[in-house]
Amino acid sequence: MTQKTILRALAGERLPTPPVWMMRQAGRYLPEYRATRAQAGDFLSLCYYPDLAAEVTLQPIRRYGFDAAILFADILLIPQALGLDLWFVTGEGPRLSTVTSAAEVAALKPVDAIHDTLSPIYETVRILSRELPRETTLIGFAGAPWTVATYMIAGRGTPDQGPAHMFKDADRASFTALIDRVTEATIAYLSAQIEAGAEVVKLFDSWAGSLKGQDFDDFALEPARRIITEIKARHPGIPVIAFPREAGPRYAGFAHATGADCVALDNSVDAEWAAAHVQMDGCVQGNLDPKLLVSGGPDLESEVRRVVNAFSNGPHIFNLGHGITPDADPQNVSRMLAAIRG
Ligand SMILES: Cc1c2[nH]c(c1CCC(=O)O)Cc1[nH]c(c(CCC(=O)O)c1C)Cc1[nH]c(c(CCC(=O)O)c1C)Cc1[nH]c(c(C)c1CCC(=O)O)C2
Repeated sequence: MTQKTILRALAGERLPTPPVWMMRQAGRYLPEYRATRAQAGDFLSLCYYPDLAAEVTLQPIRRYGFDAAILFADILLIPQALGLDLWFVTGEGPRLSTVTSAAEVAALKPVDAIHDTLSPIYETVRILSRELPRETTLIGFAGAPWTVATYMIAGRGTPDQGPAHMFKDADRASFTALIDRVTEATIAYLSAQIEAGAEVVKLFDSWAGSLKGQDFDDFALEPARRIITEIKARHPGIPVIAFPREAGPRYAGFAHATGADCVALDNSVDAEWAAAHVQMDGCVQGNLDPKLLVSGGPDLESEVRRVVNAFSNGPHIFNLGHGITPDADPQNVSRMLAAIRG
C-alpha cells in the first residue's frame, strides 16, 4: 500500500486531513518563479529547458511542502508539436496559427511526430521523479481535446469559444477529425509522461462549460473517456484527474462515465452540492475561490474550513477552483495551508 497521501485519496481513501496542491502553483505570484522565468528569457523557453522547468516545479514544493507537484509545461505545447506556430504575447496570452478547414486538419503532423518537439518535457519529468521528496506525488497533464481545439481554431483565447463553435456547427465531420487527432496526440503525450515518471495525470478541459447537450457528450465526455480508457489499458494503476471546468450539473456522473478517478471542481460549484452529487463516485478535488488568496483575511480561513468540512465524509484533495493568480499574496497560501493542516 502506497504512503503518498495524494495517491491514497485518489484510490478512494478518506483522510483526516486532505492532501493539498494548487493549480498554477508554479507561477508569477512567486518571486523565485519570476527570477527563473527571467533567466529563461520567455515562457516557452522556460517550458522547453528541462533544468529550469524542473526548478520552477520544485519551488512551490520547497516553499510550502505541497503534497503534489505538477509538471511545469502548457496545454498549448500539443498544437505546437502537431505543427502550429505558437507564441505568447506578454500581458495578453497565447497566439497560434489556426486550423479552420478539413485540409488544415489533414495537414497537421502525424501523432508519432509529437515526441520530436515534446522530448524536453519528458526530460523535465525524469528530473522531477529523481528530485522530488519521497512523499510528493508527481502529476503530469495535458489539455482536453475540446479546450486545446478552441485555441487551435481561434489562434488565441476567446471569451465564448465562438470560432470553435462555428467550425463545429459548420462542418462537424472536420471538427470531429480535429478532436480525434488531438485525442490521439494526447494519449501519446500522457503515456510518454507516465513512462518518464508521472504518477498521476490530469486533463484540463477549461472550456468544457461552453459545450451543451449532445456537444458535451461528444466533445467533453467522449474524448475524456477514450483518453482515460487508453491510458488505463497501457498503464494500469495510473490515476487520472479530469477537470471539466464549469460543467455545472454535468459534473454529476462525469467520473463514472469517463473512468476518471477524481473530478476537479471549479469554484462556481457549491461544495455541499458536489459532496452529495459528485463525491459519491470517488475522489473530488477543489474548490476554493482563487480570489481569496488575493484578499486573504478571515474570509480565507472560513472558506477553507467550509470546503474541508463539506468534503470531509469522502476522499478529497484540497485545491483551488482555478489557477492562483499573479496578484495573490504568497503569505495567504501559508495561511490557507495552516487552516487546512491545523
Ligand atoms: C487554458 C490553459 C493554458 N494552460 C493551461 C490551461 C488549463 C488550465 C487553465 O484553465 O488555466 C494549463 C497550465 N499552464 C501552466 C501549467 C503548469 C503547471 C501549474 O499549474 O503550475 C498548467 C497546468 C503554466 C502556465 N501557463 C501560462 C503561465 C503564465 C506565463 C508567464 O509566466 O507569463 C503559466 C505559469 C500561460 C498561459 N497558458 C495558457 C494561457 C491562456 C496562458 C496565458 C494566461 C496566463 O498568463 O495565465 C493556456
